[in-house]
Amino acid sequence: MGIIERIKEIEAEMARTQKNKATEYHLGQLKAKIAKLRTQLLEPPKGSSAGGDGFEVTKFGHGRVALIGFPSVGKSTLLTMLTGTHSEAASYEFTTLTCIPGIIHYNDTKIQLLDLPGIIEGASEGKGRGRQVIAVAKSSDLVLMVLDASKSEGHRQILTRELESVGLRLNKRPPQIYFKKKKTGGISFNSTLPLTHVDEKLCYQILHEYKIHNAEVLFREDATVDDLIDVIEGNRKYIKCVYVYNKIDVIGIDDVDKLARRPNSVVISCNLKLNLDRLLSKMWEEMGLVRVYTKPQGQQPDFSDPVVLSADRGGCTVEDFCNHIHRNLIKDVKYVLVWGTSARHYPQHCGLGHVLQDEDVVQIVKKKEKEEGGRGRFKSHSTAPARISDRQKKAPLKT
Ligand SMILES: Nc1nc2c(ncn2[C@@H]2O[C@H](COP(=O)(O)OP(=O)(O)OP(=O)(O)O)[C@@H](O)[C@H]2O)c(=O)[nH]1
Ligand SMILES: [K+]
Ligand SMILES: [Mg+2]
Repeated sequence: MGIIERIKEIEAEMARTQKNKATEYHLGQLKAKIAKLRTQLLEPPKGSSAGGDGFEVTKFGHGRVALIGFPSVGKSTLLTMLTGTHSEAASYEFTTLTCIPGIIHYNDTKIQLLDLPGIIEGASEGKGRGRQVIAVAKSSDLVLMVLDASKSEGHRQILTRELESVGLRLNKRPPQIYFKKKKTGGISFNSTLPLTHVDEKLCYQILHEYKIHNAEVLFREDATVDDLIDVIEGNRKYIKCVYVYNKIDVIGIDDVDKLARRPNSVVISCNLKLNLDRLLSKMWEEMGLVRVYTKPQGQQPDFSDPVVLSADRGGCTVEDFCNHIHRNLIKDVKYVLVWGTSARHYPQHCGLGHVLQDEDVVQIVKKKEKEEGGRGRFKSHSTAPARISDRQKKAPLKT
């Protein structure tokens, strides 16, 4: 029997089993069995070279965004509108057969946008090009789930399920469960709060299913069995997702209003060029990019050429900033001067651990160099506005 058939069989057994206290342990075990099989499903078949006929596209720019959706929802039309790169669009399904990259220029940053073939229910099990598409989604920093506003709301759930079954978690943070395998000592199970979904026995059973007999488990939130399995599997990918309802030109205003109020959702029309600005600003917000401008001593910063950092990827500390400029820079840095929202006064003397924020300005003071402006001299500037706005960018910064 193939892996997919075995998953189907266990799913059928779960559907047959009544949910109550007595069956709770058994159901938990079945969930773990399915999770293990799904992980097997993701491993490339023996003998095949990793990747192979995937849609590998070289990463480019400061972040990667993938367009995921059913066929003919308007993904290619959207790519063409936002990036200027032409991607064939047509009224028939599966017009796009591969991965087509474009670049969005926004806020002085470059964001790679990927158009992909449409996926269908069963994609995670290999239907259509689902597996390759999902692999690209996993390599992205943000997923734009493109939906046809005139079609069933069920599409959003089906797609979410497809992505979940291959280990993608949309708009979720990792469960607050500490888990560490040990060599000896048995299983230690603890929690910092009362648990309502998982008890010690259930946890033991799940670990047993994974043949783990020595481990430390600490629940820091009232997590579920699924959360515990995610932590044990350890290969989940937590990605932000914006739901993009396209084609609002063909539905009534009341329906548009309802969709627009859904969480993490943006309504657009490619045909009428409606709300594309809002989509871009939402995308930017969700990516959490942090632009930092370098200010050479005695000169104005170049506001058109930021160093771009990210809290989720690589971090936003002064150290991350320095490493971004040059990997050997860090050993020469004495401290830095910071202007912007992360600074308490202007400029603030900061160490390597200081966390920078979007649009901060940084001047690096090296160990041998002598800075122009001393700490005391700038205390009087503490009333300066908390953000380097466009207006301020035009005004000179001292030091
Ligand atoms: N009414 C309306 N039609 C649109 C809109 N955007 C795209 N379309 C149409 O929807 C159809 C499908 O568009 P595509 O861009 O090819 O869709 P896709 O999601 O890339 O499709 P596949 O590559 O086949 O998965 C085309 O006929 C487009 O003209 C829109 O905002 N409103
Ligand atoms: K199409
Ligand atoms: Mg397309």
